[in-house]
Amino acid sequence: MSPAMVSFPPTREVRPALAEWIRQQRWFASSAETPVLTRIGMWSLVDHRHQVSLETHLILDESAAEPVLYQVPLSFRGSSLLGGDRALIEHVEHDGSHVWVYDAPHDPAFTRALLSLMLDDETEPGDAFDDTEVEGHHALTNSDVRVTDSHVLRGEQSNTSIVFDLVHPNGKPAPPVICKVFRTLSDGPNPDVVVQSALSDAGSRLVPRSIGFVTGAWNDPRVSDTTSPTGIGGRAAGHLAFAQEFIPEVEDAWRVALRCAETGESFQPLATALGEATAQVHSELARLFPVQPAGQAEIGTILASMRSRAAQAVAEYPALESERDAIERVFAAAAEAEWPTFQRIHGDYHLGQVLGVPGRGWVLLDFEGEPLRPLAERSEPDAPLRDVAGMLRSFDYVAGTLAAAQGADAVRAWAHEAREAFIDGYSSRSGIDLRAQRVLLDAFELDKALYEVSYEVRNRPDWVSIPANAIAHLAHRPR
Ligand SMILES: Nc1ncnc2c1ncn2[C@@H]1O[C@H](COP(=O)(O)OP(=O)(O)O)[C@@H](O)[C@H]1O
Ligand SMILES: O=P(O)(O)O[C@H]1O[C@H](CO)[C@@H](O[C@H]2O[C@H](CO)[C@@H](O)[C@H](O)[C@H]2O)[C@H](O)[C@H]1O
Repeated sequence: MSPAMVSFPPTREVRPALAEWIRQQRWFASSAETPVLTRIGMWSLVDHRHQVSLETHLILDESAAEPVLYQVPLSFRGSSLLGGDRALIEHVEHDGSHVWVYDAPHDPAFTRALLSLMLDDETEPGDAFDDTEVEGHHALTNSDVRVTDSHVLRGEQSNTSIVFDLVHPNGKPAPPVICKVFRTLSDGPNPDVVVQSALSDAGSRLVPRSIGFVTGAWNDPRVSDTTSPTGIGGRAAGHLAFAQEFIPEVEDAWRVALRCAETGESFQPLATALGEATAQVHSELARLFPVQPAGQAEIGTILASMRSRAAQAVAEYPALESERDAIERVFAAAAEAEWPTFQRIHGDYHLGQVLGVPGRGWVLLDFEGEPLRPLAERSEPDAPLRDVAGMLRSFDYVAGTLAAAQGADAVRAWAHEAREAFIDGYSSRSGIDLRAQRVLLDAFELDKALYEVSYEVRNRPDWVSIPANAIAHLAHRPR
């Protein structure tokens, strides 16, 4: 280690300043006043200028019933990072030297090393302390580029995304790249990487091109270990980061839809095209991944999950108690319906997950699935109606957001028009008559609205009335 390299000794404890910082982050899921944090793993990157220690800590929070593992990239510097004040987590004197600790996605030493790990297919073996291994992989793209700048994307996100400006070796600008660092880790492949990369590698223009990804393996107390006497503390493996083509200066469909609803511009043709793009992606996914008939066991699993989400939503938002029976009637009707074939889907589909790209059309993002759903469940074949329902809920969110300013009737009419156009577009491209699947679609819409109640209670309590009003409507809709 050169004299300029600083860090702290590897311990299980999480320093108080870091714990407090973690508690304040958007991606930190627990609402507990005091997180219960333990460091269970750590992987390093090499700063080629040998000045910065780059450590990504794997930190388990046990403050909620289900422990959550967070990925926390940190950079340790012996002098302050120019322009890095807002990313500073801690500045202390340690063993006679000063240490500045930063949220590493804001530190160019980290971002460059992270991209190199992927583009150069590097491997970092696990160390003796906690044996976390990490490996970079590049996708089917030309990787001969150099980073000129990077910045963290701002906004309400579950993960942390870094945008890279790049040049070719001859100095000419190369297309920019966005790398998402997953903030929560679970054992198993992340559908965001697997599904989007499969579509991209098959040549689809309906998703951004995949550039590369990072995989890792770590010891995880949440994973069972059949060889250990206690049965806990097995080995976990999964995706840690995902890099893809960055499509700059475009709006997502949420912004486009909001603007149309506010100004009275028609969203109808765009909603039709969105329905068509959705059907196209579903058809490509059915070709690329296994499909399975909806058997009684699979249907039972989905209905059980819907009922458990309803119970969760009522527990978190007791005003829903009076709707319990009506909600159950919708699920009971779905149990009797005919279910279409299961396949891989988007999983958390809404207007914010789609970019409007001039000359290319709608481009779908973020195939990670719902962040509140266990990872293993998100990789199972599922009903494409779940995505259709997600998008229909999103039109209702546009209406709900604007109701106070525009009047409830006007925005309801806007959402109805968008909904019909989306269904028409989807049905015409897929050949599936969605209107004939009304009973099932109602159940998936209701299920999504119940998920949204939990999501809003935890993240945006001021918005909870949007899904709560929808539940009251969907549960009593004549059918
Ligand atoms: N390939 C991309 N090109 C342009 N913008 C992107 C791209 N990927 C993500 N974004 C932007 O980043 C936001 C968050 O990305 P997303 O994949 O939804 O992350 P998260 O999992 O953190 O929610 C998107 O809403 C979009 O605005
Ligand atoms: O984009 P994420 O994967 O983080 O998804 C989560 O956050 C979304 C909000 O940002 C949330 O979406 C809900 O709010 C949207 C408006 O902000 C609306 O368009 C969606 O229809 C609604 O579900 C999503 O549910 C959550 O998983």
